[in-house]
Amino acid sequence: MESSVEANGRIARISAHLFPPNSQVEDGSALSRGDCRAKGGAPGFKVAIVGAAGGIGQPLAMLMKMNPLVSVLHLYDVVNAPGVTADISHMDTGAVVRGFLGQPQLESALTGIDLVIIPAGVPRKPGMTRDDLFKINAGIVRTICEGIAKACPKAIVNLISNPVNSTVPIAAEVFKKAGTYDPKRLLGVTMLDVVRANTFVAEVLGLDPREVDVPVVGGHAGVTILPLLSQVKPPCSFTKEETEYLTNRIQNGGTEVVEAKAGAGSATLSMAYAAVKFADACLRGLRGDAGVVECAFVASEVTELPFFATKVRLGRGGAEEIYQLGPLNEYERVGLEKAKTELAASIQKGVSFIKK
Ligand SMILES: NC(=O)C1=CN([C@@H]2O[C@H](COP(=O)(O)OP(=O)(O)OC[C@H]3O[C@@H](n4cnc5c(N)ncnc54)[C@H](O)[C@@H]3O)[C@@H](O)[C@H]2O)C=CC1
Ligand SMILES: O=C([O-])CC(=O)C(=O)O
Repeated sequence: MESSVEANGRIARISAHLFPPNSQVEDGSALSRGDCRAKGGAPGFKVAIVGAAGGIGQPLAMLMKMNPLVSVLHLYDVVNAPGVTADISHMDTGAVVRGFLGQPQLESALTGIDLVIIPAGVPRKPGMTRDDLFKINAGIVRTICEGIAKACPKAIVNLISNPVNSTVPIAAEVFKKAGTYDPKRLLGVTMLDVVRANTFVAEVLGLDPREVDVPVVGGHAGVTILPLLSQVKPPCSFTKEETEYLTNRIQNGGTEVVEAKAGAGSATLSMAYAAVKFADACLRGLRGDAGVVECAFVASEVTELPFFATKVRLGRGGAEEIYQLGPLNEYERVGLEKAKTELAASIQKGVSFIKK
């Protein structure tokens, strides 16, 4: 049996981890156990979720706590971070969880982080476009990116906050201003479009969605979401009606959820799933795995626009290779022109928000 001295020593050691400088203390006992165990635990990556107490943030935090590639998980929000942190930290998985609340703790939340996932900001209500969120979310993304530039300028950034077509250019401008911009490390998350496309296409083909791979390019709003149905794997063909049905459903998947939730927000659970799928790919890339390829909205020379979503190869430096669009059919070529017109305006709006 342990002596009380040994037990006290261990408790003292636990307490030292209970109150790390500038971090939340409400979840102390849970933090301490995680820290102790992590000392002998497997190495992994340090991940921060910014907006961790939100509709996406909470299930995303839960799923990242289950990811074996994560050794440390920082949960930051301007509200409710202590509660979410205490809750998540009781999960008996390897990652150590620490919570951070409010602007004064943003830099501590980001220090030493390898991958920052940002689902912070307001979601849509029925009748709104993603662009209607610009007014509030542009400023939120600017503040968070200023924190990243100071505290973890080399981190990979997965930006979820809408409108992604504008928030990614905002982030790029903030990083340029700070002198820390590395285009390969800034990735707008369009994975939910791919997840939806795989699901809806599998339904039409009568396949398991896990067997289906649909590239979705362009951006992340309405007509800028361009599924390349001519490039679906396994190879298949669609009638004109099927192509129109699938393209519309994929482009309006977000609105379908917004309307079904009837004022209670937008996609959160499927988004958390998609975000984790994408973050896991980024972490495998960081680890040096070969052949990690996913779609993302990145700085690009694939079209004349400065940002565009295509398949990218993820590696130690982020999006290390950006793939060309490949052969498009006539329907997709028309869709591409529409997508580019809207995207150009959204990108410009984001750039001017910082450059004004
Ligand atoms: N890229 C994509 O495919 C998708 C993007 N989204 C977007 O993700 C964002 C979040 O959506 P939900 O989680 O449903 O919203 P939510 O309102 O449930 O959660 C947002 C969280 O962000 C926090 N927050 C606000 N200002 C912050 C700041 N300055 N720093 C840190 N945290 C801050 C809030 O306190 C809240 O906890 C929205 O902009 C939404 O449109 C949603 C679904 C898919
Ligand atoms: O539709 C929204 O507002 C949220 C979103 O981006 C999506 O679900 O794709």
